[in-house]
Amino acid sequence: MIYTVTFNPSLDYIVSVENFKVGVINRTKSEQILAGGKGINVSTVLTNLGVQNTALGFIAGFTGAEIERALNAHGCLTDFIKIPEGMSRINIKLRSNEESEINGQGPVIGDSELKQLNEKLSILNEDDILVLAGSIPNTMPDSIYEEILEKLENKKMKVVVDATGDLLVNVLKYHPFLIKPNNHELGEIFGKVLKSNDEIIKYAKELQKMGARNVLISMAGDGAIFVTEDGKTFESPAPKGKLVNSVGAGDSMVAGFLTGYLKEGDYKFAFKMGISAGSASAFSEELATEQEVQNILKSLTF
Ligand SMILES: Nc1ncnc2c1ncn2[C@@H]1O[C@H](COP(=O)(O)OP(=O)(O)O)[C@@H](O)[C@H]1O
Ligand SMILES: O=P(O)(O)OC[C@H]1O[C@](O)(COP(=O)(O)O)[C@@H](O)[C@@H]1O
Repeated sequence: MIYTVTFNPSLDYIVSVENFKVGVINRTKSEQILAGGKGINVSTVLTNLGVQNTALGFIAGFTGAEIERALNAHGCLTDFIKIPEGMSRINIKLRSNEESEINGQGPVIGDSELKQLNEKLSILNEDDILVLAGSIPNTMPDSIYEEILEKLENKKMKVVVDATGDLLVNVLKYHPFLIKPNNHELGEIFGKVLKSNDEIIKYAKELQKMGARNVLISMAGDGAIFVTEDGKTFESPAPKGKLVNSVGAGDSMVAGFLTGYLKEGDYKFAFKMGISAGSASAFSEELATEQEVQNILKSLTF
């Protein structure tokens, strides 16, 4: 079973505004409210691709209740821990001439709620895959993913981490099966702006030296690079298509990769599925469906 953990789920309020202007009243052209947060998006796309999984994490208030309801209505299995105070965040995704985002902080997660998560995770074993994805509320230390993995160290399950900065760097010593920073996040870790594929590959390999097994670097409209644990490197431009909504493209890529890996046990196929799912989500209003992913997969020429 795949378990995703989202410390900070969200309702994503995705609004399109023509020629958005600061300091005046703008009116929306279209608007949507979708359950989001990185692990939750991974769960949604895994479900779309027919891969059974359970979404874990913390929810609070009426926004949290709506996140759970929407996921269950979509057919996702959930086992959230309810925080008695505060509310899950609403993240604003503004689509105009440029895409802008405002991501909230999220409710305070207490020690007893964290203990409940650790109890749920203690039943996982080597046949399971654990996906830790997204930011943590700013009331928590950057060592939290590391502390979770320390407790699970002897379980030998595959771990996927999609996080930024120290939250990611701190877990590398536990040898995550897959990490998926984007090119900007990779550069930020090393205090550099990475300008070429060669530079990106060089620093992806640095993360492997620090402990990561497989490193998938997403580059939005520029495609992706994948450096495998067995020393291979795959590079792919992004499939051609019209960008509709890139929210969740990175999470879709993780879900596509895992689906491909579970299906064929082959890294190249997993990479192709990752690219296809990422772009399928970028080319549609909501997250990728199986048919959309298959259509792009068929068009890939490598
Ligand atoms: N504009 C786009 N055109 C085509 N594919 C895209 C586009 N944006 C994202 N994708 C696909 O989704 C993947 C993940 O997107 P990216 O924006 O890099 O992730 P993140 O949201 O984690 O930063 C990319 O590697 C690519 O395959
Ligand atoms: O936890 P973070 O880093 O604040 O990100 C949360 C946001 O990221 C998303 O999961 C989308 O992520 P990606 O576009 O990187 O795939 C949104 O659904 C959510 O609002």
